[in-house]
Amino acid sequence: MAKNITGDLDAWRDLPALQQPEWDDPAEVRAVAEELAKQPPLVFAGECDQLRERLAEVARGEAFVLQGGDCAETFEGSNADAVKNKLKTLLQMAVVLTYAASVPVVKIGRMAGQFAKPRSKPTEIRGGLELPAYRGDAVNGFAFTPDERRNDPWRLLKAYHCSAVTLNLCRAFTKGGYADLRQVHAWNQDFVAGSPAGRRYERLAGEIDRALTFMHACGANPDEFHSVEFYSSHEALLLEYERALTRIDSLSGLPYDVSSHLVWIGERTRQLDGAHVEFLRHIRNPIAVKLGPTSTADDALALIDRLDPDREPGRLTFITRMGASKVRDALPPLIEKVERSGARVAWICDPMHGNTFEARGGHKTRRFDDVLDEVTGFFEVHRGLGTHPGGIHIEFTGDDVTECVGGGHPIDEDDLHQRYETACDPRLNRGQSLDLAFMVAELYRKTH
Ligand SMILES: O=C[C@H](O)[C@H](O)COP(=O)(O)O
Ligand SMILES: C=C(OP(=O)(O)O)C(=O)O
Repeated sequence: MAKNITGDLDAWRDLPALQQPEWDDPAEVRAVAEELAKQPPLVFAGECDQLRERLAEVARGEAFVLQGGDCAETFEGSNADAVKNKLKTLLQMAVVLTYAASVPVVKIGRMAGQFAKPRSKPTEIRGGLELPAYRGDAVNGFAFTPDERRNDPWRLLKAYHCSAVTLNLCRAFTKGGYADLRQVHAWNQDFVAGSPAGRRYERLAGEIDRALTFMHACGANPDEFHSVEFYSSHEALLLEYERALTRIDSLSGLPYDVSSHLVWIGERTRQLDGAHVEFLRHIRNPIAVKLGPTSTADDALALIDRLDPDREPGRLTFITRMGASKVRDALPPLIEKVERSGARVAWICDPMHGNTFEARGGHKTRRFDDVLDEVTGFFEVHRGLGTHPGGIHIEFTGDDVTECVGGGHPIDEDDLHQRYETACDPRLNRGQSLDLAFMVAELYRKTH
């Protein structure tokens, strides 16, 4: 096993690396990397191995992934309330999926490391002033001033510390009793009255309560519901950062990127001969690659050869983001050819990134109906081919923002300005996320 994990962890340095920030002073970047290399790991090899096993269950059709969080985490957002709200929403969605679809759910936050963004354009122009694009808090600031938009490598260190804070909160919430299944009502308390999704959730929570009481009466140990497994993930975009946080595990002697349990390669950086694929092929973490509508089946097969030469279930996940109008045509040839090759990847649907458009008022947004349509198409394609729809990857927040239009408590294009708080792409708010979870659970039930 793991014959891919050999070779030079620095070979990527000789290859084209897209979407890397231009830093003013290479010596300063080296100093930051040295500092990062001295920091303790954020995650442990054994945890990454455990996630790989869970993803192998997904690849075998035995479990479902729920992966989500902010488009771009911010340093300011690394606080207890914001993290708790996100986690609470993720837990509620997971409960809906587990109970209503009767499937084990692998919970992966797009959290504790998602501080860097690839951008379509290197600069942004406002009122005649041109400044570097915002590339995530790990690189520069969001405010549109020359000072804030300057790329500052010391932000990488701050990204590490904010990841540590966030992950610490996630570990405390998921292991310390807050995620106890007997708290299903408590997660919903501030939400139940004002929202249709909250009321629907409350009914389901009542059923879970009765089921738990029944199981308790039958002699089941209630402590089994005390904590949940939670994993972190982010796009491995900034290679200096990921390299500095890659360590050799003392037990296996293999390199693990200890910045997150799972890291993924984005749609813009998945070139076969590029630096990102080269770097990630040498780490032992479970990894994922985003595949957009221009991906061919041969691209997918070549990525499998490069990143998962052992064909090890759980090693490689494809996150497809085709767009609602394309998914039904673009996805089948990929899945067919990959399945025919004998590879066992997990397939996850990202219904966000192929469905972005600019609203009347200039806000970047997504329609809830398009998001749902892409997920529906993803399930239809898998049902048609007899393969497993392995999960969803979404951008959401636990707050009641107005960034995506539609949903059960509808938001109109003219409402977007009310609470448009994202640092990059529009996220589903809490009600829209729960609505989606109920609908995905229904789709799952129909497929199985
Ligand atoms: O997820 C993020 C965005 O899709 C990506 O960063 C590109 O955004 P942009 O087109 O606004 O640059
Ligand atoms: C940029 C992203 O997506 P993609 O690589 O699919 O465009 C993202 O998930 O943040």
